[in-house]
Amino acid sequence: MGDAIDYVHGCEISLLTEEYQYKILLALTELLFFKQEMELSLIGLQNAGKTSLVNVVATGGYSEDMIPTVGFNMRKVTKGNVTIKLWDLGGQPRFRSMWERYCRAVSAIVYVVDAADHDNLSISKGELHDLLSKPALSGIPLLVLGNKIDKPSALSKQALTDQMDLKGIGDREVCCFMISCKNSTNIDQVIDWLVKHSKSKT
Ligand SMILES: Nc1nc2c(ncn2[C@@H]2O[C@H](COP(=O)(O)OP(=O)(O)OP(=O)(O)O)[C@@H](O)[C@H]2O)c(=O)[nH]1
Ligand SMILES: [Mg+2]
Repeated sequence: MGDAIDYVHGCEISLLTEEYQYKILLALTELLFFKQEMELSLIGLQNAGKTSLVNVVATGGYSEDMIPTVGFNMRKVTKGNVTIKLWDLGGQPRFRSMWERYCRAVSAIVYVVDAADHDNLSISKGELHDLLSKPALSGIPLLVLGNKIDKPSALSKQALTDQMDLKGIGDREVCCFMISCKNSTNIDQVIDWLVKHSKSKT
């Protein structure tokens, strides 16, 4: 009787051990080689193209017919081994006070500018520098995207860098790309940059 119980227990233990061994191996492999996670916030004035960028990165889809974001949207996108949690924030004045809160825990801040909207560039610059002055956000890498370069009136990268005073930002890594969500121009560069910065802040 005693032998039979030992046998059953022995059998259970060895089965569990194998299952756990497999699970532990899988978890370690994922930890070492796969499944990095990052969280980032998309900021910028209304109509800059933040939600369009999320759509292009997530599905490749683009539409002229966009509804302004009310508050924020959260989307998860997987690129290779990296899962990106995107906070897509509303850019209208009434939503700007919540930008800081959604930037605190992120690996990177992505600031989208309509490079063809000359009238609003100084407001965009003011909002960017105001956001970056918050002590809680110091050191978080910044990616500035000049969007809508399919429009003939879009600024060059140099002009955008100057007008947004990007050289004046000294307390963090700053990168700038010129993109078009409409034509999917330079979207691969954006994804590469994001994946390279996917190490969690915490
Ligand atoms: N020509 C052109 N239009 C674009 C491009 N990207 C976005 N748009 C248009 O710009 C408008 C606003 O795009 P959204 O993505 O809704 O802008 P948003 O920054 O999310 O705006 P809010 O949610 O109000 O903050 C839409 O009509 C888009 O079709 C682009 O690369 N080129
Ligand atoms: Mg939006």
